[in-house]
This record gives sequence, C-alpha cells and structure tokens, in this order.
Amino acid sequence: MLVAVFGAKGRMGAEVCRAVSEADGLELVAALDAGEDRTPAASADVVVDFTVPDAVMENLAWCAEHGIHAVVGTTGFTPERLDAVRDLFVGSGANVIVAANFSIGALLMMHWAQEAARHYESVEIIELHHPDKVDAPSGTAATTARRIAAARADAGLGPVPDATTQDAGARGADVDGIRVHGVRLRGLFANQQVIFGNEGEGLTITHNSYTRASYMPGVLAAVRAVASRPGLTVGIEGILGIGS
Ligand SMILES: NC(=O)C1=CN([C@@H]2O[C@H](COP(=O)(O)OP(=O)(O)OC[C@H]3O[C@@H](n4cnc5c(N)ncnc54)[C@H](OP(=O)(O)O)[C@@H]3O)[C@@H](O)[C@H]2O)C=CC1
Ligand SMILES: O=C(O)C1=N[C@H](C(=O)O)C[C@H](O)C1
Repeated sequence: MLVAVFGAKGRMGAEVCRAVSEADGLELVAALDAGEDRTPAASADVVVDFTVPDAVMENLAWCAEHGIHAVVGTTGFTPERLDAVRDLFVGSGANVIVAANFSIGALLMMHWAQEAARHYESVEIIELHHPDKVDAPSGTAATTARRIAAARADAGLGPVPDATTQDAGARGADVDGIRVHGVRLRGLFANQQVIFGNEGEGLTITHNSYTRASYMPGVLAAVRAVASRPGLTVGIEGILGIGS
C-alpha cells in the first residue's frame, strides 16, 4: 500500500513517517507539511493526517475529491464535524477513519470508563499533556466524556451532583455534562485519569502514554484496514477487537 503523511514535520507526523517506512507492505510516497503542494500524495492509497484542527477538514476534502482513503489522528472533532466528514466522503469511493487516540491503553481506558459510568453517581476527567498541545480539552478526554455521558443517559442516571454556585473557572470544561480538567505541564506527554465516586468508594482509571511510539501499532492497523471499512469509521476499537 502506498501511504502519504500530512503533518509530516510535526511530532506525530514524523513518527508516523518512520513507522510507515519500516512497516512490511507499506511504502511512504509523500511526506507533506503546511503550505506544501499536495500533488505528490495523489498516487497514495491512504493519507494519514496528523495536522491541526484548523487544517484537517481542507485536507480531508482533498482526499475525498481524489478518492484517497484517509486515517485521521488530528483532534478537534465534534459530532457535527464528524457528520461533515461523513458527507464529504459519500460517493467519493474512499473511506475515512477518525480516531482521537490510537494507543491500546487509551482505548481500553475509554472502554472501561464507559462500562463503569453506569455504576457511579459522580465522575470527572483530568487530562494532562505537554504544554505545546494547542487544543483543550484533549480529543481523548472529549471522546471519553461523550461516551460516559451516553452510558449514564442509557442507565437512567441524572446529572452528576455538584452544588457549585460560585465558579471562577475552577470547575473545568463541561462536555455533555461531564467536567473535564486540562493540565499542561513541561515534562509530561499524554496522560488521562477518569475518576468515579459513589458514597463511600471510588474508582480511578489512569492511562499514560510515555512516548509517541504508543500510537504506531494502532495507526498502522488503521492504515491496513481503512480500504475495507466503508464510509466513516470513528475510533479503531472495531479494528482491534475491543468491546466486541
Ligand atoms: N489520535 C491520536 O492517537 C493522537 C492525536 N494527536 C493529535 O495529532 C495532532 C498533531 O499533533 P502533533 O504532531 O503533536 O502536532 P504538531 O504541531 O507537532 O504537528 C502538526 C504538523 O502539521 C503541520 N500542518 C499544519 N497545517 C497543515 C496542512 N494544511 N497540511 C499539512 N501539514 C500541516 C504543522 O506545520 P506548522 O507547524 O508549520 O503549522 C505541523 O508540522 C493534534 O491534533 C494532536 O492532538 C496526537 C497524538 C496522538
Ligand atoms: O496532542 C497530543 O499530544 C495528543 N493528542 C491526542 C488527544 O488530544 O487526545 C491524543 C493524546 O492525548 C496525545
């Protein structure tokens, strides 16, 4: 398979270029960054996009126009944005996978957090990242919060208890009724804690990515799978057999 990488000079893109170059059966045909002509990518079977939330939609429109499959790790995807991606690829002959996180541990963390969500009255999320990250909350935290909120609604749980009436901003972001707190700290890479509480007990699910190598098996699995996954696929749980 011929693979092009968008965002190739970035922290993730550079790691993906290395992983693709070393992978059996994959060939890196284009490594492109901001402002570069996309023409060299036109021969690719799959584009991998790790760019920035402001650029990714235009990149995906180009992929759809050229009938090239896309694997997207760039974050900032709301449900509305995902609907727009689905529409872009209709009739294009190409498929697209969008995943806020490609690491096995993060996928298991989200899966188990969704399972736990129905059993706890309280839940909050703390995501901790390097200070060069541009988006907050992280894509992983926003995805986790939405999945927890859906599981709570499904279980008939009401809003999480919170008596706060005076807030100077200390209660974090509200994602579908779930509070998400973002920490940006030099020395950290990517961590997340999902904290559950009931009267008299608590449960914390923690995931740590120590290096960007943690994402590469998932990215390569998505590259290999995208041609056989029609339309838009959100997350790679189905590809890795998580939750099935
Ligand atoms: N799904 C997952 O598992 C993971 C997702 N991410 C996400 O991946 C994204 C990238 O993260 P990271 O690598 O740390 O960020 P970086 O800022 O290091 O890399 C982004 C790169 O994309 C380039 N770029 C900007 N616009 C375009 C464009 N139109 N076409 C091609 N390249 C472009 C940037 O260039 P310039 O700097 O010149 O603008 C930069 O080199 C983020 O959204 C992050 O949250 C990160 C880790 C894992
Ligand atoms: O920007 C990052 O570094 C990361 N971004 C993704 C996110 O926003 O969830 C995945 C991981 O947390 C690293």
